Amino acid sequence: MKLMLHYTLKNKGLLFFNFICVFGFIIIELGLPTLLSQMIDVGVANNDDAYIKKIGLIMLAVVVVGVLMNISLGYFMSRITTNVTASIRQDLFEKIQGYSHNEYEQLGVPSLITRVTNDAYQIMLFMQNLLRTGFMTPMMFIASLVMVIRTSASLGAYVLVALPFLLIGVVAIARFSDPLSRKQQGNFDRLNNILRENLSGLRVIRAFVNEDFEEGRFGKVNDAFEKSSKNLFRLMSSAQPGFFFLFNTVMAYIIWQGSIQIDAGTLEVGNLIAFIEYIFHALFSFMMFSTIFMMYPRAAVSANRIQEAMDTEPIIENKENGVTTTETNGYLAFDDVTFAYPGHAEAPVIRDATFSAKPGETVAFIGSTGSGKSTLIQLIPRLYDVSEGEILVDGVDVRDYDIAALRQKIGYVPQKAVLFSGTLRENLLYGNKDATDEELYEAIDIAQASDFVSELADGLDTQIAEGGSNFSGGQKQRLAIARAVVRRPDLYIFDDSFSALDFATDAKLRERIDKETTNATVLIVAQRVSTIMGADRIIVLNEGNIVGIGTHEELLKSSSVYYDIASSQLTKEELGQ
Ligand SMILES: Nc1ncnc2c1ncn2[C@@H]1O[C@H](COP(=O)(O)OP(=O)(O)OP(=O)(O)O)[C@@H](O)[C@H]1O
Repeated sequence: MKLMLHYTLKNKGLLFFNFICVFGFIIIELGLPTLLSQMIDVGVANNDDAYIKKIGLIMLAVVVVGVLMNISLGYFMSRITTNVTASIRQDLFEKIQGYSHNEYEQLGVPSLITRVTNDAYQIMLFMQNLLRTGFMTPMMFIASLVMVIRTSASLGAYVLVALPFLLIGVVAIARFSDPLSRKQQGNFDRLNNILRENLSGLRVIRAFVNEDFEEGRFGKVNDAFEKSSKNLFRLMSSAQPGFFFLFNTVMAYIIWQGSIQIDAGTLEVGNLIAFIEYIFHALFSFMMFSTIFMMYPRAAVSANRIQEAMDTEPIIENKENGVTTTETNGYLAFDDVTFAYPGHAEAPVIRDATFSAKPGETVAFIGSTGSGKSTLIQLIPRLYDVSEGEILVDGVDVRDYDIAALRQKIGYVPQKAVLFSGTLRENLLYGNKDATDEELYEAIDIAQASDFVSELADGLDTQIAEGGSNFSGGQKQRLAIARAVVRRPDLYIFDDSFSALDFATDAKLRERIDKETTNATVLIVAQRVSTIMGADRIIVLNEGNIVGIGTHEELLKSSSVYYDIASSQLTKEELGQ
């Protein structure tokens, strides 16, 4: 509720007009029966045609104003609800942008998607109901009740008898629907998770003919979602007939009692008609107000989930007034760095890593899978923070930098090349938004991507499909490398970025990068010894420990781990034996 209130109060002007429309609408709705009763008890009873005509015209004007009020109410209400949900979505999106990897893993990507989309939508539905029904019904109820008592206190007493039953029903439904709503949203998250995994892994699923298994997996979660939704809807829909039964019973009883009073001459016909209208408004308002309570638990669950995501603080914090400029560019030093993933403090993935690199140098990392290579280089742009020790970039601890300034120094090409939907130009400009087309083409050339880019009919304006699916794995890798080159960073980080390239392209690419990066530091993670043989320094990792540092030739002699890797990939001549 705090969340909804916070965002709703940002629309104070619209709220005021919303309130005015509600108020006007109530006066009109309750004014009409009063006019009708006047028409019958004065005009019809005295056969006064002129009076009947006059009241009729007034009623017509009141109806027109009522329609206008209703239309305006719809307008203000939808403006507020769309403003509120758009702001929630935008703020949540911005918050998520600031998350470090840890928070994405903690909350889960599918759950975050559901929070930004479906949870925000649930809030919109609730707000629509709240701003119309929630504002209108309490006022309408009280005003109708006053009119009821004023018109006939004895008949009004029957309404008061029915109210506690209605109240008990509303409270019971609110209580039962809360856990059901929670369950439904949780199942919706799981459904999203499976769907996302399935769609992104469609090729693998087909290649392994695993469609049936996937359908079963999806079916199970879908059934659970269906069951929880069914229970919730069943509860909601069973409430309505119950309310209507009570409603109609009270009405029938009042008409019966009213008829007796008319017969006895203690009540006029017009008054009974107006009375029935007031009762209708009072009970109907109460019933409609109960929908707020029914919808609230669902919206509250969604609001809590959004609030939780808003309150989640990234473990990587940007230092206030962090360093933005340095005297040198491209110097890197790891000083006794130990790192364990959050929540796994007992099992460090990197232990006591110490090494350095300077501009003009290429430093490579090799080791078996899972030895910690990707983890180690992710510590440099602060995707994670070290557990112990420090990482210095140009003599400054990475934690003392303004994060944007630190990352601006780095051209990071991740293991899995990521392209975004949009044009090729837009993708490359991620590296440097001010780069000219000439600079983009030069980066493409360095990344050995000219051959296929030159064949694209639309050149830099070529549309890239979602996830870059209209490019091959090797083409995507080269475009991701071109994007890093566009930045002309001080520090290049290639995380196994050449793995999808053939040997010849790999060699040409490294040769060009060597030439173009004489003033920059290049870090290369690779599985292929041939990719890193020429590096100035190779760092060998084994289960998170640095077990060898040296050139290819030195390591062949000094590191058995390196020798084993090299001898499994190179011929005897290449090994110099
Ligand atoms: N987000 C994470 N949370 C917990 N543990 C992780 C996480 N990411 C990686 N690990 C663990 O850290 C260790 C090192 O993984 P890392 O990806 O750094 O290895 P790598 O040497 O780059 O492997 P590869 O060559 O296969 O890419 C592995 O044991 C892995 O299971």
